[in-house]
Amino acid sequence: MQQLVFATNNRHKLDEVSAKINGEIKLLTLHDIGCYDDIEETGTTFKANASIKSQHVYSEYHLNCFGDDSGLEIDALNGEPGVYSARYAGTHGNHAANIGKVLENLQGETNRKARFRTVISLMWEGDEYFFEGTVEGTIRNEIAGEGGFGYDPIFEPEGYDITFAEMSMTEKNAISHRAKAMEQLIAFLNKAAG
Ligand SMILES: O=P(O)(O)OP(=O)(O)OP(=O)(O)OC[C@H]1O[C@@H](n2cnc3c(O)ncnc32)[C@H](O)[C@@H]1O
Ligand SMILES: [Mg+2]
Repeated sequence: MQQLVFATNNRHKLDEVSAKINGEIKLLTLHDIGCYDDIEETGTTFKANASIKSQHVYSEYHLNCFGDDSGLEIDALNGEPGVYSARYAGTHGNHAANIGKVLENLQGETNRKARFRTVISLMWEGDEYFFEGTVEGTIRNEIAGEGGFGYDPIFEPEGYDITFAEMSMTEKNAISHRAKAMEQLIAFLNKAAG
């Protein structure tokens, strides 16, 4: 079975991706390979930051690996929070504060259009490949739901009347940005591995 490191420190991403991979590939975490580094995301695009994560693991450990950089793009906020999604309100990973800042910035705004975007960088046998996924939706006025992570409680995907946080992981994994990018990665690996 193919082994692949997922260069993330986000437990929720890992759970989503594990469920998606469904035993087809043996997924290793950063901790599995003894990596406790704080990989700094200094890029200004999802692609650059995804690359920083996978390149770090590849250059230090010489293992096949991938990293994902992702975030929420809100049209009325000129694409913010974008690459700064994890630290929009200042502290990295303070999801409640990040949501609070989005709702405040959107107060009175009628254009609620937004999308989640994921870019994956895969380092495979020494070469780099990119995969991308998006999901369109709207930003609610209030939070709803307990599931998921990050901005899920305020994001209602197009064609649904519930938020990502009100969906089961299986439901979110059928339509999400990350799931779409992962489906391409899995198809690539199925071909590459023969
Ligand atoms: O860098 P790693 O270690 O992978 O984990 P992270 O949480 O820092 O992840 P990112 O740098 O890619 O930042 C993405 C942020 O965008 C938001 N985000 C990304 N995907 C999301 C999703 O599926 N649902 C809700 N919010 C999401 C959330 O705030 C994340 O913290
Ligand atoms: Mg990050």
